[in-house]
Amino acid sequence: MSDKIPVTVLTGYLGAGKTTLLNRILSEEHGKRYAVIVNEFGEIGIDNELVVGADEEVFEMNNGCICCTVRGDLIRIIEGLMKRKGKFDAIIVETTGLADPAPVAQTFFVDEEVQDNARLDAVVTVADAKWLTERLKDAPEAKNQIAFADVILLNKTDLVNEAELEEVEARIRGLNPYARIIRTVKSQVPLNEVLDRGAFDLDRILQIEPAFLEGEHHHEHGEACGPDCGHDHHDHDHHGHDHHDHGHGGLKHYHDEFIKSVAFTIPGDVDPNKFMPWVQELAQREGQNFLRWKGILSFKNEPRRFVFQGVHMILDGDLQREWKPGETRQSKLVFIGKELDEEMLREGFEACAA
Ligand SMILES: Nc1nc2c(ncn2[C@@H]2O[C@H](COP(=O)(O)OP(=O)(O)OP(=O)(O)O)[C@@H](O)[C@H]2O)c(=O)[nH]1
Repeated sequence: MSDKIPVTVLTGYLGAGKTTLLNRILSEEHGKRYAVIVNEFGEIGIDNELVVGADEEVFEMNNGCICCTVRGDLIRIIEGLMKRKGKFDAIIVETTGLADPAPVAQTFFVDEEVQDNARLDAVVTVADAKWLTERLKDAPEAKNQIAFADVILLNKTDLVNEAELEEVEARIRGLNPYARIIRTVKSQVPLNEVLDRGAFDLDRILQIEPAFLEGEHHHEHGEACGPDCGHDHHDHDHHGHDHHDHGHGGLKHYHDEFIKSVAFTIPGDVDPNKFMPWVQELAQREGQNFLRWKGILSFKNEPRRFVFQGVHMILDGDLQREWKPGETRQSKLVFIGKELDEEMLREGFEACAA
């Protein structure tokens, strides 16, 4: 057991603060080496570029739905990592905000080679104190992420008052009385609270989901699967999901057919004097529909990359590292949400070109 590599599964709904936590883990002085596996929703990869200082150790699982690629990509990446044993001390898997953590956790119990070499240390869920209550009503993934957690960071406590915090905490407790809840701002937590916990409790999970160890993973949905998943793909331009449940023991796995992602790239610079007013106006007008929007932008005459972040109408952004020599300066923007008007967004973004 002791020489098995601990794996932390980091989950939480779109924009909750997973990458913020991951960056905290990777930048803190702890003398440990982590291998990071990220799973993205959307065709233009941005998430792995937002992870700091971990260039060679970030492995990307593309194409959305982790529950379909779980048998392929995740196992392949972990097996590859096992061949480099000794080079790192632990593995962190950051799932997309729309992933259900069950099949990810399952991988560590049903694949023999993975099971021999790695152990699931804990499922850590980051929850957005401001939006979680809403998402528990309309996003079943959010519910499963809470139900499966061993540790829950109740993040963004700066955006709500004490009464709201108690309300959201009570809702979390209603779904999961066992997890440790830690209130945080900017995912700031002592790392020993989230890493090397030995917290994953198989017995508890078997109570929620009796079929957990059976390895079968039947489900239906229309899109966002890995290349080898064999599902019907009817809408290749977007990553939307059908709203069906996956037969999977006690907990059901849903995907929301209305959520899709669109992404745009401008091959060059953007003018911040056009971009900033545009996103502010867009946030006011359409923010309700944008679960998550983010981008990496090349501003004219600016040597550093501007990283833009949005969760509904809350916007954030800062200049981060410099563009590297030889790196293509371009501007990318991704929207994940409902009722996205792709043409309007494309035209609006393209009008921001410098
Ligand atoms: N006000 C406030 N903002 C926060 C806090 N934590 C994170 N944020 C901001 O919320 C936005 C989303 O944070 P991320 O860490 O990228 O969230 P994520 O869960 O990785 O998002 P996805 O990968 O898109 O699902 C960023 O703009 C963060 O700066 C917090 O405690 N308070």
